[in-house]
Amino acid sequence: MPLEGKSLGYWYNKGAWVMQQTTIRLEAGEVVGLVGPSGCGKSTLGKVLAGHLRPIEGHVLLDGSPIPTGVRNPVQLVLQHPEQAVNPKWKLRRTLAESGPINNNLLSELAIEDAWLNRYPSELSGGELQRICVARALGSGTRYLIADEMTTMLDAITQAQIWQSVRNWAERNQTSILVISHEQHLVNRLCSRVIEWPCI
Ligand SMILES: Nc1ncnc2c1ncn2[C@@H]1O[C@H](COP(=O)(O)OP(=O)(O)OP(=O)(O)O)[C@@H](O)[C@H]1O
Repeated sequence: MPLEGKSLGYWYNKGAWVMQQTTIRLEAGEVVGLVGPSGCGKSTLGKVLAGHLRPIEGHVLLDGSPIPTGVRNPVQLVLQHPEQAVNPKWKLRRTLAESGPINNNLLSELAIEDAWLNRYPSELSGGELQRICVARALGSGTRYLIADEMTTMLDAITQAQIWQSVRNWAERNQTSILVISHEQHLVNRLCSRVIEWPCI
């Protein structure tokens, strides 16, 4: 079930093209790195692939077909700042339930404590909150995880723990990962293939 971006083009507010004629293909189960200079469109590509932005040109295809709408997107995006990705007024059980029934195996893999789910986002640490966001992204039906600087704001130990859990889960569930990161050593360690993103 490959994920393909075909001849993608995107600009913001009818400004200069951030990307044009961009093609990318990720295979099922692959862990691929995406590295390149700052401000050149890596996050934009991640958002287009995950359906957060609609491409101005081109298509995103999953297994040769447009990404299904009206159901949970099999392509999920996790960004750098978890506090911006959750509703501050919801307890985390509700946030997690956005991706379907709570999967205790997944919570256990990510070392998420049940008590955290009864708290509000402001009552967790950044690392704890990011684990919740990762668990939500890896919920039922996810085939591709776009991890955009997903652990950049965390200390090295937490970063390593989260990536170990995510790799384990992804391997067991045939989930592919696109790792967007400035941290070359992280990308080299995690990924079987690395795409060098050019500036246009
Ligand atoms: N919401 C937005 N509105 C207008 N321009 C934007 C918006 N988001 C990003 N841009 C611009 O699009 C270009 C690409 O940004 P993007 O965040 O995709 O790059 P990036 O390669 O991920 O950068 P970094 O490595 O610094 O995170 C930049 O010039 C940025 O200023």
